[in-house]
Amino acid sequence: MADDSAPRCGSHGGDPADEDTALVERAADALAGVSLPDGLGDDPFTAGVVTDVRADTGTVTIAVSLDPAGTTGDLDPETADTAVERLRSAVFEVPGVEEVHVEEADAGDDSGPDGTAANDAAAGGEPHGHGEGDHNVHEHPEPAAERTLDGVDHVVAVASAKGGVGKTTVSVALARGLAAAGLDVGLFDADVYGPNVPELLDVEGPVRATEDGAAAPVERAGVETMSVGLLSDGGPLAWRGSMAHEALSELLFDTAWGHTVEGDGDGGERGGDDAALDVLVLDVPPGTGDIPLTITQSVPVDGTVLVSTPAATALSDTARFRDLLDENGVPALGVVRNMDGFTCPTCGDTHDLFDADADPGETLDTAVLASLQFDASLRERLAVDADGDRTTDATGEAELPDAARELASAVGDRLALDDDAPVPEAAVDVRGMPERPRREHVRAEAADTAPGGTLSVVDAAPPDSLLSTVADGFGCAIDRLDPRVRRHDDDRWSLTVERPPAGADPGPDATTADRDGRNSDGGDADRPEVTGP
Ligand SMILES: Nc1ncnc2c1ncn2[C@@H]1O[C@H](COP(=O)(O)OP(=O)(O)OP(=O)(O)O)[C@@H](O)[C@H]1O
Repeated sequence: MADDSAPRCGSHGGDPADEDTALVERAADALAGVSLPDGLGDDPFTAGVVTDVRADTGTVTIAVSLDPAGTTGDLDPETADTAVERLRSAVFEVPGVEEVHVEEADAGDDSGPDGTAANDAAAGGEPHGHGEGDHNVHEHPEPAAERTLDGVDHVVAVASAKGGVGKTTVSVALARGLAAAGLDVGLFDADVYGPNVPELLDVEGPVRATEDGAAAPVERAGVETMSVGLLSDGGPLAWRGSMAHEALSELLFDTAWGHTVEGDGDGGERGGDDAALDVLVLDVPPGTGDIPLTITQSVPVDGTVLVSTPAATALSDTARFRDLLDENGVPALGVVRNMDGFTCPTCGDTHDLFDADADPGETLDTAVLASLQFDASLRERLAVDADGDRTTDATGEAELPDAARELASAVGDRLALDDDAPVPEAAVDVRGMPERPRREHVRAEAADTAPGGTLSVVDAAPPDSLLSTVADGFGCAIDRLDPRVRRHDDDRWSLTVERPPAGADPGPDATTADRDGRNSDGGDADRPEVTGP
């Protein structure tokens, strides 16, 4: 527990209401129990990491100093993010807390109970609101939410709550899969902690300039690439907070997408299309901290592809991250299940590497876009070798893993890249219907669909959760279905499913779909079909 003499709780802006005071006390108790990463001390209060806690009608603000001993320069950014995330998560768990803000303790503020932190929303009586870049505020400027990326049609962020789960692998797989489908694709490696894209795509610094002085991306395997790794000259990157954000923004917005410079300095320019890129994939730094959130907010992101292993802890972290993105107006397109089993080359059996019962789609309440097994050759198959583009030439095309194409297809469908795709004929339109009648209608339509026939449903939002209702109406297990989800425009999404033929095995637990649209068999619920965009 915290030392009672420590500067643990402060009120701000006059006498707080009784419930605010009680909330501050509960939040402080939760914070006192947080175990900080090594090097930051044992107790957040006695270590001086938490300098102030305030509450305002359900919103708790924590003032944090990651330089309590004047040694921040030595603190690596991932540790800083981990510390902030632990503090924030602890407060989130406190009953009555609806929102948590983390702000940097003012350097000049030694923060006693009366400490006043910079950036204090309450000072103006104007608490930070959702979607304004405030959720995890520590040391970064206001996100430039209105900036657009010239010549870029769609932006997809690939993000993960934890490092090392395969985010870069998935970013490259997605970019390459989209390029293989004939789209103009860019890949921006914003992973300040581990910018590995250059290595995978055989891109080297320094960043070259176009005639206009903008940063020129390098094209590899049909993917235009730019990476913070190209700025580091091979040295470690230790950016954090505003420095990282500003440098990343500058590089991202100053990149001349569509104007590539080859390795030998010759320039090239994509012609023809109005837009230089159909899709820009952003490889976002891992974690739920400041940098990932700021990036996804300051760029007009169409949606996020979350990457998670099927481990239960990774899933719960990812679910929290998903909620955070949601609260900040960044929609999740779905999740990629990485390291999802391992097929033994000797016996041919597939083994689970993590808890067998955990299902990312179900835990995260979002669609599973693709699954990648653990495959030691995956990196090599996604990589581009020094001689150029070995996987898109005539013989190498097949080397690109199917999962890369599948992922690209699922993402393409959800971005409505094929804007000519018609809404399926005779689709059941459930837009605007209340939840219960909507499900009952879909269940009845499914029950009326002849075996071997096709049911299509149109909804105003991603209709993944209706799949269990369809399965219920068909009288089969979800994993017997091969659905396709497609976005047609902002408020029209379709779900198309074929009813298994008569006599087909209905599958295990065919009747376990519940009324919330989840199935309880732990199988491939809500998993969309993955075909070419
Ligand atoms: N499905 C897979 N099968 C085998 N190895 C994989 C798979 N996915 C990722 N890896 C390997 O795991 C390591 C980490 O992957 P990757 O760099 O993509 O993760 P990351 O989440 O981007 O990591 P970081 O947090 O460092 O940015 C790499 O060596 C990669 O080749």
